[in-house]
Amino acid sequence: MPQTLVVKIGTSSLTHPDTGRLALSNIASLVETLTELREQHNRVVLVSSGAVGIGCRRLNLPERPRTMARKQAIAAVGQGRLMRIYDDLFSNLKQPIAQILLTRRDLMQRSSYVNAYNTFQELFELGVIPIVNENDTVAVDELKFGDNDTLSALVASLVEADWLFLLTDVDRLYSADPRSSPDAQPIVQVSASQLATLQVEAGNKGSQWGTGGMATKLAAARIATSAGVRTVITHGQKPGYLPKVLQGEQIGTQFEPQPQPENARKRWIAYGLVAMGKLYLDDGAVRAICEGGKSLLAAGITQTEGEFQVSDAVQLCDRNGNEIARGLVNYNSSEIQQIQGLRSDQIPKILGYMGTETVIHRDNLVLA
Ligand SMILES: Nc1ncnc2c1ncn2[C@@H]1O[C@H](COP(=O)(O)OP(=O)(O)O)[C@@H](O)[C@H]1O
Ligand SMILES: N[C@@H](CCC(=O)OP(=O)(O)O)C(=O)O
Repeated sequence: MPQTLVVKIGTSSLTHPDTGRLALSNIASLVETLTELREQHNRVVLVSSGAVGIGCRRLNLPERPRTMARKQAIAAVGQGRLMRIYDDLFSNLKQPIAQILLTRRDLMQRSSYVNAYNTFQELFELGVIPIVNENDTVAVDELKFGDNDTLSALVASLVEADWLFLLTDVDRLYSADPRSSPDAQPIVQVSASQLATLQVEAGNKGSQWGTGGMATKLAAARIATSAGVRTVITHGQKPGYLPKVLQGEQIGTQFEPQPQPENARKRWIAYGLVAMGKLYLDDGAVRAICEGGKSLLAAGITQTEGEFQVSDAVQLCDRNGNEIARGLVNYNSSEIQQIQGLRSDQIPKILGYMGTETVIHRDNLVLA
């Protein structure tokens, strides 16, 4: 049966570690595999890093840039070259491709989120393989995905993928970084409940050209599996593993999806949006939301943090500051400061108008 596959390849698999040179045979082999999977009527998305790494190589820079502006400029050099390489290779196999550059802002507005969804669906119908990267040149710090592992998980959630493959320069996840801990134990299978409490030394540094190490891949696995997407970490030098995994072979580290994923709108609230503030809740409100599936009323709010507008996303925290949920607010921050702790029937007197009864309606609330 045709499936929707999102395949993310990191800089560490696209370039040689020592020289930063393109790993051409590796890329060609990935292109062949993805084309075959497409020809078997699967919907295929490639999320490709490499713009910064390839830009560095083009400009003969010995290491990744540190400043934001330099990184953005180098990504602009590298992205064009990256797409040219893909287009040459895919064109040999007569496989059309498309470039999609996203920023977090594009997934924040419901309308652009839905537009992005529609564009992917049209591309699938046209038999195209979309190639996605972060739009590094325009993304500002607070609105960056920051790494393509997170971006690929959000894309997998957006296109309602069946599988997310995170291809990297190790064959799977280990209990610790196998480079520095030779005794690290391989992790083969992770159930949805194990993932919540999984303890590994994941490192956040990455290889010389990559970013994030395993920490961002684990975070991506959490996002994707909670959206119902089966996630696999495996070696980028062996793209031929992909069809084998689809046929049920136990390769890499496989993360089972959550059995009851959130619906598309709730996934957008949970992962598409950037929280603009925090509301601290009393114990009763925490219980009502976590156990009772109730809406948030002003009475349960003890403290408001940040400046935000109506319909912005905020984090809901318990008295210790632990995030318990996220949601879209019906009042702005200064209004909530005035009505927090009050009964809903007191709101009109304080604000001078009759707003909605709930501060966050349960349809706009997602548990953490
Ligand atoms: N627990 C772990 N298991 C496996 N690899 C790990 C772990 N912790 C850190 N790493 C490191 O993460 C690196 C891959 O991350 P990164 O360089 O960001 O890759 P990519 O460019 O593919 O995103 C590996 O080379 C490995 O050394
Ligand atoms: N957008 C950046 C990707 C940065 C990134 O996440 O890199 P990696 O850790 O190699 O997947 C680029 O194209 O270089």
